[in-house]
Amino acid sequence: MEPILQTENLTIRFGGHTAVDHVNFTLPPKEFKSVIGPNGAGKTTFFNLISGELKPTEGSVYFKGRLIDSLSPVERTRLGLGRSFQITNVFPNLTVLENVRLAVQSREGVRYNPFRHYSSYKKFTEESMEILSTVLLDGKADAIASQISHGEKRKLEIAMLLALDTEVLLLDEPTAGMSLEEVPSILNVIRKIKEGGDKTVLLIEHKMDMILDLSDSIMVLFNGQLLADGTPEEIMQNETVQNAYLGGMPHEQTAHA
Ligand SMILES: Nc1ncnc2c1ncn2[C@@H]1O[C@H](COP(=O)(O)OP(=O)(O)OP(=O)(O)O)[C@@H](O)[C@H]1O
Repeated sequence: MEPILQTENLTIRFGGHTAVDHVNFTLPPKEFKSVIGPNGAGKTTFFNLISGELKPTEGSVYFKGRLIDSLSPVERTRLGLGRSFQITNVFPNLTVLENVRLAVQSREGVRYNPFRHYSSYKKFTEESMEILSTVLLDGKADAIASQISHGEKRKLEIAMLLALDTEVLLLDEPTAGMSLEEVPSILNVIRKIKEGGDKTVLLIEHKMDMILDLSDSIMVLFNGQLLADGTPEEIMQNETVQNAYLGGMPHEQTAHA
């Protein structure tokens, strides 16, 4: 099966420091892959290269076999490769539902027209409510976007990605900054997306229990290099990974070094 996402010798140097170092990776469609590695291993930089926020010093990114190195983050999102925090078009003064509906409409190329009959927007509203239900935010449909909690904002960002029909979701530490009470809910959202079966997900997380619960495969970055890539079982048993990284902290249930 042709990979939906692929990198070839992907490399970036900041001055003398190589943050991502010749990473060759492939992601089959509909796979759920997590990216782990100690602080500073290059995980977020790797995401920035895939999403187009950063340009590689060397190497390339392919989406569905197409070289996308010259595309901007917005162009990549439009193709179906989206990163959650990249969605900056959340209007703080509109409701949660209105935000998602605008994303659905923009995907369909329909601008708001006050003379259009209400019923023509009905299907957009229905689809938006379905998406809000997937991200467990249907109860907040009428809340003003700026007034929802941090955890709910992360869900709204995921909702916007779904509204844009994103095929590959890049989720960079979705639980970061969340209160303990909020974590199970976002975990449920991500699990629902996985169970939906039609999305490909690349997830950076430090919570090892969450990674083991969700992932079809795990890639390990260490000093910018791809140390290992395999099933959760293979990664947990991989001696190089254990020595380099996991070995020191078996009891803390965290992917932090
Ligand atoms: N714009 C930049 N300029 C210079 N150095 C950078 C830049 N961005 C990242 N780095 C460096 O690249 C390395 C990798 O950073 P990165 O944030 O990708 O790691 P990470 O694995 O995501 O870490 P964490 O788990 O702490 O989020 C670090 O040493 C970091 O200081």
